[in-house]
Amino acid sequence: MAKPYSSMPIEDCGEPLQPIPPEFFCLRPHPYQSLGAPYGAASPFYLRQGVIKALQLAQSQLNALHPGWRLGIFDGYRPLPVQQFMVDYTLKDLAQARGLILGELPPSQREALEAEVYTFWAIPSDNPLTPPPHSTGSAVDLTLVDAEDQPLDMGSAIDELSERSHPNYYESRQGDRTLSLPDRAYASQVHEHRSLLYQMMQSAGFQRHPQEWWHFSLGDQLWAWLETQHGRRAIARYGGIH
Ligand SMILES: C[C@@H](N)C(=O)N[C@H](C)C(=O)O
Ligand SMILES: [Zn+2]
Repeated sequence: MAKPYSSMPIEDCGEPLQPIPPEFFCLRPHPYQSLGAPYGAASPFYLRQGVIKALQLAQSQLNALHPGWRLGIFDGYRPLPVQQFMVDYTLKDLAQARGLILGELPPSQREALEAEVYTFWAIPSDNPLTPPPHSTGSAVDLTLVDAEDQPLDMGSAIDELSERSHPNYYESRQGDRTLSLPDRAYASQVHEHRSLLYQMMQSAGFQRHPQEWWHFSLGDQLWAWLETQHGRRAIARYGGIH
């Protein structure tokens, strides 16, 4: 179940984690903290220094196009025990939603559910060569908020385990003549919002997770792997932080 990016080399640059400054809109209450995830003294609203700098660039570009709009930060640094907690929680939640009891499933059915969870969540690996992206402090889950601090409609909730979360899900629906006109107009609007977020983040150096419209990273293994997919040489500069 290893991810393709986990073989990328890491040379940690040693940058510290820093609090995300108040110029960004942090979505509170934090959902994983509300579930009782084991943060200890850590905060989900911390990121590596260089990542915060890049977010500042993305937000200033957003502001030039849409005065008052901001990046809405959903999640940043995620300690390894929180990654494990959320994977376990999501697995249980998925089983429950399907009317299944996890402890009573045959191994093959449990493995199929786990595979679904790992499409969206990284493996909570304690191997320093394969840290989960958020445990490096260089991955961020985020959306856009308007001048009234209202999140824009992105067509699926952050962390929704469905095909709607795929970054390009609404792209093909815009021109799908089997859909009603209002459904096509909605698809266009949502795709525009996702594209705007992507453009702002990409121009500041981030890469987006191939399956999730909200997950971006800069300098972790997934980022380095995606850079190489675009023909650029890169090694990860952020490893796991405990
Ligand atoms: C599911 C989402 N919150 C997320 O962060 N997914 C990535 C891949 C992760 O777990 O690192
Ligand atoms: Zn994420």
